Amino acid sequence: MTTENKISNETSQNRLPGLLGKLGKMTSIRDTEVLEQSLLRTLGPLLGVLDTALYRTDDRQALIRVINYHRSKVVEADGVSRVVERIEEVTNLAAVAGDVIGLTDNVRLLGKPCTRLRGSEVLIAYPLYGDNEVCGYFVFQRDREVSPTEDTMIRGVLEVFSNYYALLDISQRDRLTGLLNRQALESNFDRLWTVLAQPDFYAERAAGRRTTPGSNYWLGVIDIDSFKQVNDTFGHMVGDEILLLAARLMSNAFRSGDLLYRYGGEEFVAIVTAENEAIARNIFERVRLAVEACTFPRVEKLTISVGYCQADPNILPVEVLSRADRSLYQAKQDGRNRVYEYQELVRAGVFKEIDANEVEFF
Ligand SMILES: Nc1nc2c(ncn2[C@@H]2O[C@H](COP(=O)(O)OP(=O)(O)OP(=O)(O)O)[C@@H](O)[C@H]2O)c(=O)[nH]1
Repeated sequence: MTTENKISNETSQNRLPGLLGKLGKMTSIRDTEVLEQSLLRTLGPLLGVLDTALYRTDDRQALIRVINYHRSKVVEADGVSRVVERIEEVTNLAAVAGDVIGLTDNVRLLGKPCTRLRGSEVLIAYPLYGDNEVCGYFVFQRDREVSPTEDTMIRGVLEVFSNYYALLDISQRDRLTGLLNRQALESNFDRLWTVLAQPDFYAERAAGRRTTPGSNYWLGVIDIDSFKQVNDTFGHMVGDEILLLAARLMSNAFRSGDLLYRYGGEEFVAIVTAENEAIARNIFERVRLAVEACTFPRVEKLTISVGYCQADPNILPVEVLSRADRSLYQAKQDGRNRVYEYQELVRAGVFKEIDANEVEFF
């Protein structure tokens, strides 16, 4: 054995107990988002880097979000130093660096880790797999390439992560449509609201000005119209097929970064980003029109109604849902196949603004 191999073997053996402990911690986590953060927390220190990032793609392999993890050492007034960490999730992808896009494209095409020079350092990206397809990238920057030992370690950790992520993901997915389920929405509300409340650093940098936290997010409740009739006329199995087709259609009509959940039965919840009310309306109208324009098997014509409102981080999620749901109810009352926005209905005097104490669960 060469001296170099011996040293790197010893180093990897020294790292083994720490690595196993971290993997143990990682797999005790029950939430897919926290698991992603934990992956970065595990690999960053093992590779001796302060910044790591996870790039996530959708099933069309388009980038949907980035999780950046940063560690720094802060020296307190009493001289004691401690490590501080910062995790930020970015959904506005306009500001993702061009060299990262180019590098991750290479990783996807070649199906293996790739590197690229960035100044005097090396930018390194590893593929993340889900269902045998690339579903994201682990990216970091360092002053040197990875050693064979480090390479084995990274691949091993990423494999454990992907397998465990897939298991967790199954429990957050609706079995019929494959969309995120109600449990996923409810368990993600806290995290989602924290993200909404943070100023979007990347959006601000791109816009060159401060943006209002949460002002870009809208929540819509979508319900298929007169679905009982579909079941009553064609049977439950046809009903299931129609639900699946409608879900696919809607999912394709939203943009890749938008979130669509099957909330229950023939009811869906979408969380979308849009700079203002007019853009949000366009998105929901586009989804409504996509369903209206489709000819479904047997049933032929189908429509949806939508109620939506701003996902204001200062308002409890349950109240935001309630506002969208009341708007949806009004759309149904007024004849279905329409999109209503909450504030618009308040302005029109259709109903008064919900008092926080009047919130109803639905
Ligand atoms: N096939 C099928 N039907 C479902 C599923 N979940 C809910 N449904 C049916 O969806 C129908 C919903 O009916 P209603 O709540 O009366 O509403 P609707 O007929 O859509 O009428 P509006 O909402 O007022 O337009 C019921 O018949 C449910 O049985 C499912 O997973 N598969």
